[in-house]
Amino acid sequence: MAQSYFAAVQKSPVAPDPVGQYAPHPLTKVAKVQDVQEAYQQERDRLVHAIDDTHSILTDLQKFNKQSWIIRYPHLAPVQPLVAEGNPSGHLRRSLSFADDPESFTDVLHKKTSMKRSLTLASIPDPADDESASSTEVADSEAETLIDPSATSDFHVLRLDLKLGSSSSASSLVAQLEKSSIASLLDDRIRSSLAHVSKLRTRVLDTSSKVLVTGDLNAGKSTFVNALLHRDIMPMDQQPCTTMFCEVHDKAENDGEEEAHIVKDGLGVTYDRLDPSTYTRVAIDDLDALLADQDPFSESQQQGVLKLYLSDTRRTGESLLTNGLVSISLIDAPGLNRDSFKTTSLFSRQEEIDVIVFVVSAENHFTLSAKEFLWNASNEKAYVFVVVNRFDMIRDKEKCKRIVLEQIKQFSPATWEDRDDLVHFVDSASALAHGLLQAHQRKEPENSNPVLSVSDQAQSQRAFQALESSLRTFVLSKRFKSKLLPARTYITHLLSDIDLLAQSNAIVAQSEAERAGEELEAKRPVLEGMLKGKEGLEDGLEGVEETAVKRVKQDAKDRLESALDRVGKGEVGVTSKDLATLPHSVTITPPSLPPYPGLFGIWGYARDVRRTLLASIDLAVKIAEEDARAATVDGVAKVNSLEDKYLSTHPPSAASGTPTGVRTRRVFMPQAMFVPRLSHDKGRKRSNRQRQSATSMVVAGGSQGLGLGLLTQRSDLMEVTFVDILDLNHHLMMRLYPHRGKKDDESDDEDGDDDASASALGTLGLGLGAITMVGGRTIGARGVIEGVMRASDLLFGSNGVSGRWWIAPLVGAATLGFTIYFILELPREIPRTVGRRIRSALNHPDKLNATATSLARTPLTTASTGGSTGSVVAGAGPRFADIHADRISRETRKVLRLAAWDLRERFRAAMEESGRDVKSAEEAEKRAMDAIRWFTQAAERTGCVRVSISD
Ligand SMILES: Nc1nc2c(ncn2[C@@H]2O[C@H](COP(=O)(O)OP(=O)(O)OP(=O)(O)O)[C@@H](O)[C@H]2O)c(=O)[nH]1
Repeated sequence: MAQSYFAAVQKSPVAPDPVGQYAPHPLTKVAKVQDVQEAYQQERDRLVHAIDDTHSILTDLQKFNKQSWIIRYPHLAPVQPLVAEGNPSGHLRRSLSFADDPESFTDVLHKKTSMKRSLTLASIPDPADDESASSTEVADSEAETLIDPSATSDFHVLRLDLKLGSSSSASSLVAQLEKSSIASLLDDRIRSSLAHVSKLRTRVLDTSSKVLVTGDLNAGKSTFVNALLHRDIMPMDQQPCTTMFCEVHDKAENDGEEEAHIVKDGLGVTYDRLDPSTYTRVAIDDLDALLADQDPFSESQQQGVLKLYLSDTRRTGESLLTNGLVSISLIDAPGLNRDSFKTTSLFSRQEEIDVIVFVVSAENHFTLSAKEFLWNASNEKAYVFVVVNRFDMIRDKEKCKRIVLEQIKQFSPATWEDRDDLVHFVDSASALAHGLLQAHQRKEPENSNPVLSVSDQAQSQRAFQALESSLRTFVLSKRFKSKLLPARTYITHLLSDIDLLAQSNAIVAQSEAERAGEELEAKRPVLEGMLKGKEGLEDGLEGVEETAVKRVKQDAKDRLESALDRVGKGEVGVTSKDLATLPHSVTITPPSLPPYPGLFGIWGYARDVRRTLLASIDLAVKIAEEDARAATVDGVAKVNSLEDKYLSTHPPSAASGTPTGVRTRRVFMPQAMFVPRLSHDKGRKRSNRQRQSATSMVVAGGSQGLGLGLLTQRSDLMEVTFVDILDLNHHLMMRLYPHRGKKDDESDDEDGDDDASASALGTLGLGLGAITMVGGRTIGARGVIEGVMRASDLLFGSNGVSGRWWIAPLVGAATLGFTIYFILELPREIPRTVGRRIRSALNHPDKLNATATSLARTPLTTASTGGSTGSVVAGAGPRFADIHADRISRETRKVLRLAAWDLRERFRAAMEESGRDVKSAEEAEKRAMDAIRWFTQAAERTGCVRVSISD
């Protein structure tokens, strides 16, 4: 609005001048000045608000870029001409890519107006085809031609010189730039832009305006300046007198003091009002004298600049120097003919000069140097304010006016276009005279114009007032053009850039939100499934362990008990059926009892039988271990199947959702089971070798590896005694108490803890005297005799002498009978006896107690050292089968527990990872949603600001 107003101000038709020599009625002009001032003020305030808002949006953008979202730098590829054709809505299909990923393109519809930019994905229906959408766009239908198909970048201010997509080498260079480095480049750009926005604000709010008054020598410049000031301050003379550049400022700029400062310029000193060493201070009253002393033709004095700080006698609203909106500094320059070079250079050097007022004498028109100056000035600044002075001296005013305007038309057409406002025919002397007090007029009566009548004077005054108004308007208009307009253009461009960043990043955020949403859709069920499956997995793992351990324990117990039963009956502990359960890789000959060597080899026979039976038990232990191994393999397979169920393929529909990065499962080596372990530090170093040797032994079927050495290597069990050959106690028991024979199998307590059996042993022991020596070995005859004696005491009492007479024949007969039986039954009886004794030894809780402890600790290695039966610990202990069943099942439990722990750990890690995945996807989604909101708001904010400063 303001801009158009300013344009209107400059172009407005002027009311016809009834006299034909002066500008329109000053009241019209005054009213116009007020309007212009108001409009200027409005425009300035609007712009300041827009600058503040833009600064705030840009600061937010910078913060958002740093803290929340790495802003991507977009590139819109040039429009494809064919697509762009026939698109009345102004939407153009363009290809959007980003600096950090120049190879990926997205088709977007782009529309840009001065107030708004819209960027939508091309996949979204084209607003041009959508009735409602096109109707909402009508407001912005002034589709701007800013979308230049040939433009290489849509950025104006925040442009990064990345040479996007311009050449293959440049794009490959850009491809190496990471998102973050581009964001940091953008951050630098934003920072410098923020600094510039702040500078713009200061510039827009800056009220100072410099008006350079120049013109031909003696044209009346000083008189004109004095007339503007309503003060007789500049020296005026018919001869050239102005030798210095006199800058007139309001005294407010000098702390309210009226003063003159002669600047020591040209000596490498820059004027600083606060530094008195840069100027010479002169009192205003002494100014006349000082200037009078100046030699107008002295070169050195022409170098000077005089700064005048004056008070304007008029009210603030009327003052030219300060009126609240602008504070004007008037610069009275020496005449052109004198120093045209310096004036020109001052004009071109001093950017801060907003307006040039060129004073020309109506009597002389334009001199050559004046034309030259105006030509240059109008080229650079377009408009020059021309004051045709001394108009009162012209008789044929119309003619003069025509000639002057004709000249202006030639060297400054722009000025001629706005001649009503920019070219003024005045009489400065009379204006000054009118402005000065009556006393001043009396003091200098020669300055009053004798030719003018009272009405002429009034007209002259009005013309000068009109000039003043025009000058003020012109100053504002120039300020608008020099300060407000560039600031507005910059802000508009900046907002457009922010808009582009916001809209393109909103598109990125949208696609990231969708991606995060898809990821969540895939990953949430994985996590939920795992959370739900956790208990199932726990139960499953416990079930697998318990079932397997229970089964292994029971199987081992059954197998070993049945082996012991067979051994107890004098048979080998394992059958060929049992051996069939061994893996194919293990080939073992089924053990068989040695052949009977005859009566004289019975001792060796008993030893061989004992070894064979013990070895068969060891083999049974090995088979039990093999069973357990197979059951453990089965258990581990079940654990693995639980993994498949709860971890690897869950949920089946989202196989890709299986968490990655979870460590791989441990490999179970069944052959490592039941291998003796060494102590920790040694074991670690040697475990591989140990395992290998154990494995090779198993494969070779060696007795060591198969565990056959366990019992057979125990010296206590391998020791053959006479009882192995003739177990009198057992036989007597069987005959005296046949019912105990069966019970014996169950209780294994035949070693005589019964009074009756002890008595029988004592009785039968009497016949053993003759066979105390068999195979050259003492078999404890002394112990037997002592037993017999004790037994007889028990049977008959120590005093029962009367009953002893019949003992001798009875014992003789019994001994004979037993001897015959002994010889005939030995081949069958020895295995039974030995087996029975072995079973008894292994199952006797008291005797095995010590062994049990050692077995439990190191099942295979204790064999060589062997627990002595002498170290019997009192109290009941577990049986052989129980000990091994415990040991074997414990090994199974260990393996399964480890496998379960391993699975649990992996499940936990997978769940944690899945949780992390879900969390990060949730965060990504939230971040993207926040970004969408933020960018949408930012685009709305920029839209509002752009509307606020648009025409
Ligand atoms: N009649 C008439 N005389 C004027 C007018 N303006 C200035 N004069 C006289 O013209 C003479 C020169 O005026 P100055 O103001 O000194 O001119 P100048 O352009 O400042 O002179 P230099 O700075 O020396 O170039 C003075 O005697 C003024 O009184 C005017 O409008 N009408």
